[in-house]
Amino acid sequence: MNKIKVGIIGGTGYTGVELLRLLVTHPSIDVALITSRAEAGREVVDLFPSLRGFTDLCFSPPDTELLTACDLVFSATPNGIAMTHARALTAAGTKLIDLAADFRIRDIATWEKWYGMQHACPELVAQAVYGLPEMNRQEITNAMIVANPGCYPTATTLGLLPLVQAGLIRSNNLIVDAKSGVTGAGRGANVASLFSEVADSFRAYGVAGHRHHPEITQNIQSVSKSTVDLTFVPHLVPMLRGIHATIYADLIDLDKSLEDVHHMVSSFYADEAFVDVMPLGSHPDTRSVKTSNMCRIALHKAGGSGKLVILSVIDNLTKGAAGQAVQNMNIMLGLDETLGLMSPAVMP
Ligand SMILES: NC(=O)C1=CN([C@@H]2O[C@H](COP(=O)(O)OP(=O)(O)OC[C@H]3O[C@@H](n4cnc5c(N)ncnc54)[C@H](OP(=O)(O)O)[C@@H]3O)[C@@H](O)[C@H]2O)C=CC1
Ligand SMILES: CC(=O)N[C@@H](CCC(=O)OP(=O)(O)O)C(=O)O
Repeated sequence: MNKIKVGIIGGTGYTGVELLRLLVTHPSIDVALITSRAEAGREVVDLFPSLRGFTDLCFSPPDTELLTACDLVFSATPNGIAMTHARALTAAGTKLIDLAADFRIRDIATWEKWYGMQHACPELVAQAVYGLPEMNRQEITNAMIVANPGCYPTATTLGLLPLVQAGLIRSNNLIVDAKSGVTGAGRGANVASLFSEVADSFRAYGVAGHRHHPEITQNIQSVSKSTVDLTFVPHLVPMLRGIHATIYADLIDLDKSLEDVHHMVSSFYADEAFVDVMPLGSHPDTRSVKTSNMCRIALHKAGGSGKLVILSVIDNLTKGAAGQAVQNMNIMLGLDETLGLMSPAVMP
């Protein structure tokens, strides 16, 4: 069988190497190209010995000619890079999955305000599909450009989606208290990510405004009948991988039992391979999803009140980035959606 040729722009970053880890054992994929400007010419296994025996690729520069020779390209680069390749790729018939945010926000002015730059191809934003399969599976099937969701928006949206869509909770007073491991900040050198800055302590950041706020709001608004008002506070915690979102929401019907809510959410996700609604009383650990593409969700009522508390955990590099990108790739290529993604979390 002819394998599908894929390329990765940004192969030295954490999401780039996570993509490669997942793709080197994927039965239908040949990773034909992996780019780095800083490491061009160097063997991938020289930088990442964990992949010895799985690849003989060297890093290449991100040349348009090399990229357009692929069937599909992942862009695992900082914001503002995928949009500079998008026209050439789509014109050549090459599909694009952007792990950054260039195609996530429908409103160009909102995107430009939060990302602090002018959009290079606003006309392609309208064609791009937001790549949360549990929300947009059908549209992803035919997409040329998929905007892979942010890590916090993935955990939060999966926690809220069935409840908002079914009209069980109020959309105008949602509170998302979320924690991320340090790999969420990328592999680039940065004082705030140093071991001695992060270990044995944790703190909130971006309280006044974080660029994932408009993304989460856009997602929830798309399934809500009323106006969404959401408070989102991210925190950096001293672990490598993982996102834990604790979401507080007001039940519309105060008499609705937790058992009924749990039954509804479990039924909504019953056919989803990568969402696990845990039994009542559960408190999911981030380690229960480490290196896996799973999102684990638990539902609680706080102290018997009308406040529903939703706990949602993912691995930021897998379901929060590279794993979800592979899931989207499988859907776009008409493959089994779970191919290459079915290994369980690493314990401990
Ligand atoms: N880390 C995470 O948990 C998540 C990350 N994301 C998003 O995914 C993207 C990648 O993240 P991450 O892997 O953490 O990032 P890193 O900072 O770890 O890596 C960035 C990669 O992009 C390459 N790169 C940088 N500038 C350019 C450029 N102008 N042209 C081509 N390549 C470039 C770098 O290589 P070189 O400079 O050598 O070319 C490097 O390989 C980001 O947009 C991030 O926001 C999304 C969800 C979760
Ligand atoms: C811990 C940490 O710093 N996390 C990053 C978010 C993760 C990310 O890479 O952002 P995108 O999902 O938008 O691509 C941050 O808060 O900026």
